[in-house]
Amino acid sequence: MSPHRLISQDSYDKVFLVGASSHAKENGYLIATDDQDPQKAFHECKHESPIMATDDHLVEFSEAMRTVAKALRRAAEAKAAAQAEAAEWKRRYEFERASNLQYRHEGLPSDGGIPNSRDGITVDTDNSCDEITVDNPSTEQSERCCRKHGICSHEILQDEATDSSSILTGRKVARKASFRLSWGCNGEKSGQQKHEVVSFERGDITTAERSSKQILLKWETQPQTVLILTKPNSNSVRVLCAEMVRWLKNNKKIDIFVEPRVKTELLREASFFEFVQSWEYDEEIKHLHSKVDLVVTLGGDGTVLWAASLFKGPVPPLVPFSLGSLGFMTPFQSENYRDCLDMILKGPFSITLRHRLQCHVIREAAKDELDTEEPILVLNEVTIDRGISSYLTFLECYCDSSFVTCVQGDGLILSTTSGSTAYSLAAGGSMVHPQVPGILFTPICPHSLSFRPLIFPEYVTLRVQVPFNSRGHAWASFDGKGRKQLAPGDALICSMATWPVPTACQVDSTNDFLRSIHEGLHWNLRKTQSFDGPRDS
Ligand SMILES: NC(=O)c1ccc[n+]([C@@H]2O[C@H](COP(=O)([O-])OP(=O)(O)OC[C@H]3O[C@@H](n4cnc5c(N)ncnc54)[C@H](O)[C@@H]3O)[C@@H](O)[C@H]2O)c1
Ligand SMILES: Nc1ncnc2c1ncn2[C@@H]1O[C@H](COP(=O)(O)OP(=O)(O)OP(=O)(O)O)[C@@H](O)[C@H]1O
Repeated sequence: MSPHRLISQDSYDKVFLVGASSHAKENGYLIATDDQDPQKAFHECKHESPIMATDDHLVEFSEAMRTVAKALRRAAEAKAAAQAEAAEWKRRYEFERASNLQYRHEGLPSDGGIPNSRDGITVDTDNSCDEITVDNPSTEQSERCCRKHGICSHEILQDEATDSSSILTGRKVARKASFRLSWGCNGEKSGQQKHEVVSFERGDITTAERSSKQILLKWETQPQTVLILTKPNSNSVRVLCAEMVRWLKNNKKIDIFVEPRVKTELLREASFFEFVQSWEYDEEIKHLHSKVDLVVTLGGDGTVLWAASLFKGPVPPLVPFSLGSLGFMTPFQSENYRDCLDMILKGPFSITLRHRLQCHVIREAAKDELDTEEPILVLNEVTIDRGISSYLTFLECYCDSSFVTCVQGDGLILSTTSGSTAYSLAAGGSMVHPQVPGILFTPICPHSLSFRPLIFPEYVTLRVQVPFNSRGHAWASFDGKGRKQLAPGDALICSMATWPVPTACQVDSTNDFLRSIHEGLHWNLRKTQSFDGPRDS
């Protein structure tokens, strides 16, 4: 049957639905076939004897429309679920392929997960451990397998038939039922591929390892190349950059990379800077991670975000100097740059592995699974908001295959824990230590009395869909940049990225975080209550 259009029009404040021999009729409604002009068809019909419609027709019509809308929504959901699954499998495949390649070329990194800086730092997004203890004969095999599957195995304690202390004391102890807790590998359903991650002894559950510890970076070979990234249009930054380049070359024999704009600025200043390297085409940025040992940023948090955005894969360790106003992620003071760089170049130093989110926009109009846009990595957050539209955003949200909620308000923020102190904080989200692996789900001005922000574990895939019955379009922006319009039917899929941003700490992850929230945000600042006054006797 050829496609057709429904005709309806208010006439003298009444709706007339016309039965006409020259027009196809379906469910009592007049249908204009595609080869007819609907306007013309309507006028033709108007001149035929009209039959006054009853309210029943309207009810029937709206029910039919509702059924159609429901069916469309179901189809879109099924499609988006399939796309989400495909994206997730693609991500896992790429991760596994990258790790396999790494083993083949270099063997296992000797420091328990931190390969040398030339390859950047990869983190096991499911559960990263910096030490592994496996007391069983297949240690090597198990370790390799765990790394391959992104899950670390832990010491598995034998379930002993008799309690050694009871043998000593001669007491008889009732034997508790034994059990084993395990995590699946890459969604494997069969028990064969499962790894024990929680040890048990006499029925008491204990975790031998927790996912994140303070990580130290220790150079095994001397760093030789530094990339300096600077905030544009700042005189103080320009002056410091020139001074730092000179110092690094003369005192540390370091090779320097800068952005083309900065190279031009340096050359304008003196021909001494001829040795500084840069790039001509954006394509070359893809290979930067394999050329530089360290990235130095001179600016504020925006410059750290900018630096992270240049690396779509592995990121070399980043040393952020503060030349902005807030500097939440920039713990190093520019006045002390010599001492700081001395300390960093010598090592070891603490790093914070700042997790990133990988975002995929999936268009309703995409022809197939492969027809997706390039993924975008964010260090702070991806925001889906109403942009210039004056309507409420209407967003359907799913976590893996479970429905989470519909957001009706100004929008939604999916944030990393590093981003928890940025836009998400302003929208009422909790502040989370950057080393906690999780995804924050924070609504922006929800028009509901009971919408509290959520924090999801790091292994989930979130999907935010603009439903077909949304009144307006939505807009996605990535770390506050690069807006993309999302039409009804489009979806954004978001999961934890494989490549974190390793940032050098002044002291350590926790100390730096607490100092930032105290000094940067004046967290919980209150005058201390005086001692004199009523008190418990
Ligand atoms: N209402 C808001 O608070 C709001 C609105 C839009 C964007 N933002 C944030 O701005 C970020 C982009 O930063 P920009 O510098 O390019 O834009 P910008 O110049 O507009 O600066 C935004 C402010 O956010 C601060 N900031 C950025 N990342 C932070 C973090 N992780 N923790 C604490 N503070 C942080 C910056 O220091 C700066 O003061 C976005 O990722 C978003 O988080 C916040
Ligand atoms: N190398 C760069 N090239 C292009 N844009 C950059 C670069 N570095 C920073 N930016 C952009 O410049 C803007 C301001 O940078 P940044 O936030 O570092 O400085 P600031 O605003 O002075 O600091 P603060 O955010 O602490 O007040 C940001 O939006 C950032 O994305």
